[in-house]
Amino acid sequence: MKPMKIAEGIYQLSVNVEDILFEGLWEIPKGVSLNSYIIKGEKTAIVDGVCGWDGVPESLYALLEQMNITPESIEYLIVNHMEPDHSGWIESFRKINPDFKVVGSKKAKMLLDAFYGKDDNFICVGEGDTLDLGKGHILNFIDIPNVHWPDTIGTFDTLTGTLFSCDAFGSFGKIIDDRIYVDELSKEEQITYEQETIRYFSNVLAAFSLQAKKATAKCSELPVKLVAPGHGLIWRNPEEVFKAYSEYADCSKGPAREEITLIWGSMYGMTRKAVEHAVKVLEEEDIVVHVHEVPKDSWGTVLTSAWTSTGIILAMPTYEFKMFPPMGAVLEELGKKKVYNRKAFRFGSYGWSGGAQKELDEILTRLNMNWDFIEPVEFLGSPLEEDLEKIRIGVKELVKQVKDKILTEKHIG
Ligand SMILES: Cc1cc2nc3c(=O)[nH]c(=O)nc-3n(C[C@H](O)[C@H](O)[C@H](O)COP(=O)(O)O)c2cc1C
Repeated sequence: MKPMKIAEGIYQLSVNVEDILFEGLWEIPKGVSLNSYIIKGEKTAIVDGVCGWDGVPESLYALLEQMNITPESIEYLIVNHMEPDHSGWIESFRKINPDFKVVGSKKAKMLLDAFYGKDDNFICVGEGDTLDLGKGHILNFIDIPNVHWPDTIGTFDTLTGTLFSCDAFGSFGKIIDDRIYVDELSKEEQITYEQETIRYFSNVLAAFSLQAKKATAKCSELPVKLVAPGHGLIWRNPEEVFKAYSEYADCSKGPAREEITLIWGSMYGMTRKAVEHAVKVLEEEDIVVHVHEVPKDSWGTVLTSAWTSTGIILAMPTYEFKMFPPMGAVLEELGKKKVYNRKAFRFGSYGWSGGAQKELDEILTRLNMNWDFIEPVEFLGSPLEEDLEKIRIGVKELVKQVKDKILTEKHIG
């Protein structure tokens, strides 16, 4: 990547990261970009730094060099939040330039001291505060807490209408061929990119949907021309990303889209037979379907599909009086990420006593998931014709319920 001018006096410096688990947890098959931004007034500021590992700070210094900016000449580092994927390079940067001032929220100061040692070169900002860099670049700060850390602020350059939004309005997916704007992607690429944005939202921000919704409403009221997030591409049509983020936030409480996610696991193929049957029934229906096998498909991938699905099918056998363990693990994660109010259907095989239902009920209740289930279908060993027929009826009923829910709650409600 090379430095890219995005507005008068504003440059994006991006470093792609691949082959890591984001937050040490989420797979990112299409990588992720860590975006920093330089604002050049009479004084120079850098917004949203980078992580401290894998040579990433060095890549950032190389980009600065290409711009003929020495790290020593940077006066302010604006940390919209202190998560180490943006702040990890502070230690390295301090060694080169001991004098720069960190600009962030009160909570960011606490985290700065805790992560990298006590640092008094700090300017505390919050809602309504401004920082004048000269040449017209007056920065306004807005509080958007918990999108996604509690210390999060947004930085708005009043001269150019650029909103530096940090994790808000971000996405997974690395930057390819220096194309840094969403509208530079082909239609097909935009569809793939939206999936990456949903993956990012559901994996990283889902638990903070309420706060993301509030932040989106707040940012929509600013005269924003460019949305420049800490990850992913820049939006030259801010209303598009505001609309998208508002929809993703709403998916938490449902209804989401006219989609069904079928999550299944099977040890010896008995439940698998019923799954294959259910998939055939779904294929006859006019509805988008995502099918994921656990534990082969990661939590993050399942969550991405479940996030936008109004209907969920769970298919798994009983294992030691409980659910097949990877199903239990995935469900816990869906609950913690607040995948609420879904229409659902479950079926699966057992050998002697069953028991999957008990654990399923316990998880749903404990995590307040409020999923509305059709009568489950459990079968001893291999599914019989009559079991398959019950599954066919259950799947069709779920499709109907999903469509009805969207019609009544989304379009009319
Ligand atoms: C390790 C293990 C534990 C099991 N525990 C139970 C159990 O507690 N209750 C039960 O009814 N069946 C139990 N079973 C039997 C399975 O549920 C049964 O074989 C089922 O048909 C497996 O379906 P699958 O081929 O889709 O994995 C267990 C099987 C295994 C391998």
